[in-house]
Amino acid sequence: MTDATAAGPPDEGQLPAGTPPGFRSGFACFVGRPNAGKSTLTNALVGSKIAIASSKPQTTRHAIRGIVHRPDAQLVLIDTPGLHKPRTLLGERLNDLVRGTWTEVDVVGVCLPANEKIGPGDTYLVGEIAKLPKQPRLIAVATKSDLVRPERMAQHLLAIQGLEQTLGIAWSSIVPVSATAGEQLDVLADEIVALLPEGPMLYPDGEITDEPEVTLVAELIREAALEGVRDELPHSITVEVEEMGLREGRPENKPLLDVYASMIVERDSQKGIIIGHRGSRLKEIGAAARQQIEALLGTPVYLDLKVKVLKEWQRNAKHLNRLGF
Ligand SMILES: Nc1nc2c(ncn2[C@@H]2O[C@H](COP(=O)(O)OP(=O)(O)OP(=O)(O)O)[C@@H](O)[C@H]2O)c(=O)[nH]1
Repeated sequence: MTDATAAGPPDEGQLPAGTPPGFRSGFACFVGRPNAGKSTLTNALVGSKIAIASSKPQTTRHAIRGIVHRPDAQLVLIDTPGLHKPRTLLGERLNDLVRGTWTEVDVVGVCLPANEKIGPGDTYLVGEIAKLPKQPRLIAVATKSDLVRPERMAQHLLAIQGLEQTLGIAWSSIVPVSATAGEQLDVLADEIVALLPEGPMLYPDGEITDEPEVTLVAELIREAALEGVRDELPHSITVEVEEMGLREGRPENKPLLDVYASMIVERDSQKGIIIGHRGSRLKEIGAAARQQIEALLGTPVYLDLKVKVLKEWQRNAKHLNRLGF
């Protein structure tokens, strides 16, 4: 486990003083087809909005970590983008990121939405994990349980079990959950934690993510921008936070956080869509994003939001490097 080693779980017998006996710690990630509910599940388990969730498929780009703190364990969740056929350099880099994550985590939760039949996309994904030289433990998560009746869920669970034989894998457990209704989340957390190695806390108590605040802020702005856009546009938007800091000279009890950010698109026509008629969409995006940032950071926010065109940034190595991909 590259990451865990970097964060330092020491050898057995060297646990730091104060680590409760039997304490477990480690890493897990959720995989699944686009829209399977991975981000929503991560957020629900962590109990705070750290990974963006939207109704658009493939909105997740960063390996955001959420941290679940329990008296008996610390579970670090990594939220990965979906795996898909790469059409651009960005696509290739994202796929490498996903495969890299699978080999680093202790547990992979495969999300299979209960309201959809298991399809070639799901079997491809699980088949890819089955091929890895170093296998993580696998848990099948039947997501969106609130959307189906018990009979359909039973059918779904049998189909999930059937994958063991078809794909030559073994589920450590199969858990139906609803992230939105908060059903079975504790059961899922228990199942994951049971598969983690014994080890010390990896992050300070209370910390919910190690993503820098600017990344979270950029993701919230991107989420707001994605609301109500269609087709290829979601993939073309990225957000760069240029400057963020508390405004000087404010009274201590009335802080104001200044955020200067740009939404970056690939074409002029897309810029027009984001701005909207007389700037109406841009205004809506700004208002929605500001509200989310204030909720996340607990400070009033002044948000200065611009739209920029970076021609074909998804295919351009220089642009991708600059944007941090
Ligand atoms: N009814 C119901 N809807 C859910 C549940 N979990 C997620 N959703 C919805 O399903 C949609 C997709 O959820 P996400 O969490 O963004 O899915 P994802 O798998 O992270 O998607 P990508 O980032 O595109 O791979 C959103 O509209 C969620 O609100 C659930 O338990 N019940």
